[in-house]
This record gives sequence, structure tokens and C-alpha cells, in this order.
Amino acid sequence: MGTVVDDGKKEAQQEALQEAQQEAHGSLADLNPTVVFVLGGPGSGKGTQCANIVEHFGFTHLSAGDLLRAEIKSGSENGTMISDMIKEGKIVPSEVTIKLLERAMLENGNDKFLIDGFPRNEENRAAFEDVAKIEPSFVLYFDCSEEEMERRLLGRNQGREDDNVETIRKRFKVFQESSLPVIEYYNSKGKVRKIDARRPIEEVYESVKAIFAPKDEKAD
Ligand SMILES: Nc1ncnc2c1ncn2[C@@H]1O[C@H](COP(=O)(O)OP(=O)(O)OP(=O)(O)O)[C@@H](O)[C@H]1O
Ligand SMILES: Nc1ccn([C@@H]2O[C@H](COP(=O)(O)O)[C@@H](O)[C@H]2O)c(=O)n1
Repeated sequence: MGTVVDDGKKEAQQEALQEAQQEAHGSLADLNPTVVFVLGGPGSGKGTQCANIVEHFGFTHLSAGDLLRAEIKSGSENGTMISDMIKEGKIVPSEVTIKLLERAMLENGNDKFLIDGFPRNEENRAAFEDVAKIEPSFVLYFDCSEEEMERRLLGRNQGREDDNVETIRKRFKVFQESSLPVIEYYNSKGKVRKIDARRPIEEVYESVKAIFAPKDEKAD
């Protein structure tokens, strides 16, 4: 167990590291990126469609869930807390997730980001707005039935600890209670582009393409 002095030292080191990173990579305000939030229930196909968008439209894909899982693997002091939250389908405190997103955006340096699986609740949304001062251009919302999402997640086979029936149902509940209100918030601002995600991957992508390359513009 660390002493108070050790903890204080660690915090100071982290702050210094963050300042150094900011100096090296600038700030999000300098970068002023285009951001599209990609939302939808677990297993609705967000990651699958993001890969297509990256390939054809020059966006960088940042999945909040992937960043959190990488943080666990890195041996970070937050690793155990994050792992426990993910196993329960709970939402990790915003400051943790936002730091990871901010760092990834600055390190990457692209000015077009698909932010997948974020904001997951009202706290995520308000905190990101506060820290990053970025409004999304729009929100891509993949709408899918729970029955279909559960079928997909049980067949995903990526060894994820949260892809089991018990946790999947908890994740559905969190989506209904915490994430849908965020989608409704953006809908009230005219920012939601809703896609029927129950269809086959290629058909869903046709609808996605129409949003990113309207009318006669063609993707590569
Ligand atoms: N339209 C689709 N039809 C059938 N299967 C699909 C479709 N889209 C994605 N899948 C499959 O469903 C599984 C979940 O997809 P994906 O990982 O893209 O979902 P996600 O929304 O990113 O999930 P999560 O939020 O849990 O990370 C994957 O195995 C993927 O291959
Ligand atoms: N903004 C977020 C995003 C994700 N989480 C946690 O990660 C789990 C997996 O997320 P996926 O998007 O990869 O399905 C999710 O169930 C949460 O536990 C989070 O806390 N905050």
C-alpha cells in the first residue's frame, strides 16, 4: 500500500506528465477537431461500421471501451477499478475516460474523430463538453433490438469478460436508463442520425455512407 507521500508524488508526476504531453501535442482547443459520436446499444455494430467509415472517409476511430480495456492491460493504477466496472456493465467515472480520449486525440493528431461508445451518460456528456469544449458535428445512432444485439454479442468470440448473458443484460439496462437520455438530448438539438442496425452489415453501411457522403459525393 502506498503512503500519503507516495500518493502525493504520484499525483504530481501524473500532472507533470499531462502537462508535458499537452506541451508536446498541444491542446484540443488548438486541434479543434471534427467529432462524430457513435452511439447504440452493446452489439448494435458500432465498431464494425466505424471500421468501414475509417477506411473510406479518413476519420480516426476511438472506442472508449477499447481505451479503457487498454488502460487495464497497461497496469495502470485505475486498472482494477475499471475492470470491476466493466465486468458489471457499469459506467467508469468520466474523468478517467475523458483523460484517455483526450490523450488519444492529441497523440493521434488527426482532426476528424469517430468517438465510439461515448458519451454513455449525462455525466460523460457534460464533463466532455466542459473539458474539451467540443460539440459533436452529429451523433450516429445504431438502433437495434435487444434480441439481435444479444445474439451478436454471444457470437462475438473476442474473449471479452462482459460478453456473457448476465453482464449483457446489465449493459442493456444501463443503455436504456443512462445512454438513451443522452441520445434524446442530442435529438432535441437535431443532431441525431438514426440508422436501422438490425439489417446485414453491408446494408447498414449503405445508410452510413449516405450520411458521410451525401448526394453525389463518392467515398474512395
Ligand atoms: N449488421 C450486423 N449483422 C450481423 N452481425 C453484425 C452486424 N454488425 C456487427 N455484427 C457482429 O456483431 C458483433 C458485435 O459487433 P460490434 O463489435 O461492431 O458491436 P458494438 O456495437 O461495437 O459492440 P460493443 O458496444 O459491445 O463494443 C460482432 O461479432 C460483429 O461482427
Ligand atoms: N464511455 C464509456 C464507454 C465504456 N465504458 C465501459 O466499458 C464497457 C465496454 O464498452 P464498449 O463500448 O466496448 O461495449 C462498458 O460496458 C462500460 O463498462 C464506460 O464505462 N464508459
